[in-house]
Amino acid sequence: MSIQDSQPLSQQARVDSEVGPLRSVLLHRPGNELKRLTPRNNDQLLFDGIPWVDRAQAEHDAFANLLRSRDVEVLLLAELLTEALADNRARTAGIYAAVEEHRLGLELADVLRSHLSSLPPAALVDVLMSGMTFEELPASEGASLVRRMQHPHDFAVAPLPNLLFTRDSSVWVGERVAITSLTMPARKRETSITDLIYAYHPRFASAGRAYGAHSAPVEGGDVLLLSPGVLAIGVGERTTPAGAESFARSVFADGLAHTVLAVPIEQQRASMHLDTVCTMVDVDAVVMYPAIQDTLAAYPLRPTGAGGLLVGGPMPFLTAAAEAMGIERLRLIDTGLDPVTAEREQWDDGNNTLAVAPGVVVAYERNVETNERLEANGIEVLRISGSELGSGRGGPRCMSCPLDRDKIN
Ligand SMILES: NC(=[NH2+])NCCC[C@H](N)C(=O)O
Repeated sequence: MSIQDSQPLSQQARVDSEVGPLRSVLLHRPGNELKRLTPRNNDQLLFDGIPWVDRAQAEHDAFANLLRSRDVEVLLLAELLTEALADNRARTAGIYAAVEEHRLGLELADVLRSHLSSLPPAALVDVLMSGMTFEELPASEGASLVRRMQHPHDFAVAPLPNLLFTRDSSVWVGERVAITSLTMPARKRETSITDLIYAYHPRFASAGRAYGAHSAPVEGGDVLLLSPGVLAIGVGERTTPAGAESFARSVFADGLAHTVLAVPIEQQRASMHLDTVCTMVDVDAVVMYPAIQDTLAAYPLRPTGAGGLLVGGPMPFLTAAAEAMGIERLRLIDTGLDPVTAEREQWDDGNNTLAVAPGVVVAYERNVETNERLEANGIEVLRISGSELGSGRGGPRCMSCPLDRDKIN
């Protein structure tokens, strides 16, 4: 898709629920950045295995095509980034974020900056996403101890394999987009990319910002738009209490929400984000990891009107959510799985579904039992394969950032 074809989205972009019919979504087709993963760096780069890249791309293409077949417009991160880099200010910002002087030393930082400045947009995009090793750096005359001593295969610019999980680095609330603040060192630079897309791609020229320049950690996988005006924010390994609080203050100040539920989740990899244990599958229904059903709690936050914050709870999550949403009950689709199957399917993102409409969700096919229980409860499940995609520990919800959803009645 070219810039000319694209509609000025920001006029109608709006995401105020998890389940309203999905109209437009941001995905990232995994590329060369996955080829950087080795058994020595995969832990640090937050992958649990070494994906077979061609197969991961095929799986991702099938995911994107499934969404297109449901009338969802799919925008791809690399294409948006390439187009955004037509603006020189975007190039400067992207290069500035990628070249870390403390990693490279003065001489190499200078060499790399001028090399990157000379690249055409597509080549620059490749470096920004898949990084560069010391041996790939351009030759130079100047003296550099770093070049002499650093291992040639070390990264001069670190790759960003987790760009695949577009959910985490930005999130739309109503008509505004929030650039999040990522916790893990391996992911921090991702937001420099989403930031420059939303700042410089013509499509988003008039998109308003939420969360501004706050830096307390908040990741999109923790943010659930339960219904218009009601957000749940997981607080655990990624989003901190301070992050949830400042996000809440920001959406209250902008009039984007009246209640934010801060939801404690265990600080461990298996439940790194709220969306790894709970996602919405219908306007009034969630699927949830059985092991936490009885204990998931919430601290309801509300604005005082005078710019202050009221902190309530803790109380049971389902009760707090129903109350804030103004419904009698938030249905929990009980997958009723035995603890071992439940744990296996949770690990494989069985609870990480992406709703394309109320009661219609995309899910990994491998989570056979969770999917069957969803169907038994009247949810339509659109299955995708994710044997390779899943090695990064993320499912359909993590791999998608909705840009536009229809309102729900
Ligand atoms: N919203 C999500 N659950 N995202 C999953 C992100 C997975 C990624 N490998 C990470 O560890 O950060």
